[in-house]
Amino acid sequence: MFPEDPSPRYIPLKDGALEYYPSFFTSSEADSLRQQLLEQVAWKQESMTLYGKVVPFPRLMAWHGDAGSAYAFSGVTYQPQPWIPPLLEIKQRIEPVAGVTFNSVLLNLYRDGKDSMGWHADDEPELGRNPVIASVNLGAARRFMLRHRQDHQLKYALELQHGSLLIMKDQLQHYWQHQVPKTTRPLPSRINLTFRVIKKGNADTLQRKELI
Ligand SMILES: O=C(O)CCC(=O)C(=O)O
Ligand SMILES: [Fe+2]
Repeated sequence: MFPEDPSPRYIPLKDGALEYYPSFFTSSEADSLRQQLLEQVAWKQESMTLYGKVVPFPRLMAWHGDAGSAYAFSGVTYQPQPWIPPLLEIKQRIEPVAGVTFNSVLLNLYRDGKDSMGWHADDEPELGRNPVIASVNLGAARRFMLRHRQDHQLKYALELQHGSLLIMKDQLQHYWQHQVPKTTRPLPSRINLTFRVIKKGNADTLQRKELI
């Protein structure tokens, strides 16, 4: 638990680093951004085919970004939705801290504690080597867990709270995986935004791995 401590926490890990800003947005800013995103984003439940069965993802999703940063997902190419004011507001606030200009954002809405995301790394080639990914959290605090790919005993977990910013960088995506596990605690919804830079060039699409 991180009570009202707005100061950033630099978390060095073996082969990677995290930077955590527990109260990057004030709680009233975070409340307002959360409400605007709940209302203005066209949240969708996508599905994937797993062993011949259509399995819905246990969360709702959306993709916004610069025109041209399309991404392919479960065999379908999605054009990003255009930027909307609450996303631009967040993007402008986080870019000076992240030190990069993002061209897209993946949005996930965890409706309650049963919604989740399984172990994965954001290591698609279109994100380039050692990508900087900025993760903004609005709503229920959820446990974000990391494990080293070569040694699953090497773990780290933190509770991402309302209004927080987590920056993942250096070699983190190469050496570590992360997940948001289900919880039986009755929780309100949570929005997570991961701002990314999709490299243009050979491929204009982000091939997002199918992950439950
Ligand atoms: O919801 C989170 O905190 C993580 C989301 C995530 O890992 C992703 O979108 O790749
Ligand atoms: Fe991720």
